Amino acid sequence: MGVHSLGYIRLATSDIDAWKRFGDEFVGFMRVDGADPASLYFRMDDHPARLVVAPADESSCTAIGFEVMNRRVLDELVHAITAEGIEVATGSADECAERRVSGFVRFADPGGNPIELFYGPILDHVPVNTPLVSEFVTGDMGLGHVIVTAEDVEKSFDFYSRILGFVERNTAGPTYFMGCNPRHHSFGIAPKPGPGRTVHIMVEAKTLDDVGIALDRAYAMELPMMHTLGKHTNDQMVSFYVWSPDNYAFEFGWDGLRVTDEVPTYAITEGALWGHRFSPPPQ
Ligand SMILES: Cc1ccc(O)c(O)c1CC[C@@H]1C(=O)CC[C@]2(C)C(=O)CC[C@@H]12
Ligand SMILES: [Fe+2]
Repeated sequence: MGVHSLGYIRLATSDIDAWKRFGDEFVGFMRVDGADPASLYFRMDDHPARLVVAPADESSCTAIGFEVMNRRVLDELVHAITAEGIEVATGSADECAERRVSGFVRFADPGGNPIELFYGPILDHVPVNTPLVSEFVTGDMGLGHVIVTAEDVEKSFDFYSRILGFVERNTAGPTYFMGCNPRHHSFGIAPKPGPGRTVHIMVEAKTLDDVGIALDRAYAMELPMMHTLGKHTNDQMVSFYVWSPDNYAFEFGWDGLRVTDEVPTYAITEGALWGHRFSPPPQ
């Protein structure tokens, strides 16, 4: 048994004020207090903060956290990852407390991306309150999706599919889109030279109006657009992407495909059915 869902993302940033504004006023997360008073903790649902942003000298993604079913599955995966020659470290009690999880481990994937596997999120029963967004679509499908880079995509894909249990949903040239639950893709790997890094993070809202109103907020805040409103060919999601403060793209979408019975993989030759016109990052 493999990964259940994308659980959380942890970022370090040299511009914590910009992330505060981005999370509060654009995305519409619910900001809550956490163990570190200097960090930003953003809730989307009853899980502990699904996005945590910590101040740092240099910006980076410090963890992509995948949830697994329970302690036993975590132990099995640690065994399998270690057998691949990858070093796995166990999170300390303090680190578990800060993440509000029952247990986690960390390692670098074959492309060099920082991955954590956790089980037992400690739920927050204070109802989530996101006045800017009717609801984020999470639950069994996790926080959304994340796309990372790897120098050797085939090697990373082999690791994610054979060891972590991801299912290949489709390819776009050399890029793999993979699922671990009904969400069409929770994870993707694109080839890029250099150490693995995060390319974009996607959150899904419940209604098309949520996307349209978020687009209005992006324009009002003069956020740099990466892809205009469009619809994907693979998961049929209607979305747009803005450049976040640290130039990860942030995709805000609606109505992504659910895969309830596995279907054969396929190759796409365009990313979008319509829209998604690209602009490079500012500077
Ligand atoms: C093509 C596509 C389908 C579904 C998605 O959710 C989705 O984000 C994409 C685009 C993925 C991705 C990107 O945004 C930046 C440029 C990328 C990394 C590529 O070079 C291939 C895939 C592209
Ligand atoms: Fe995406």
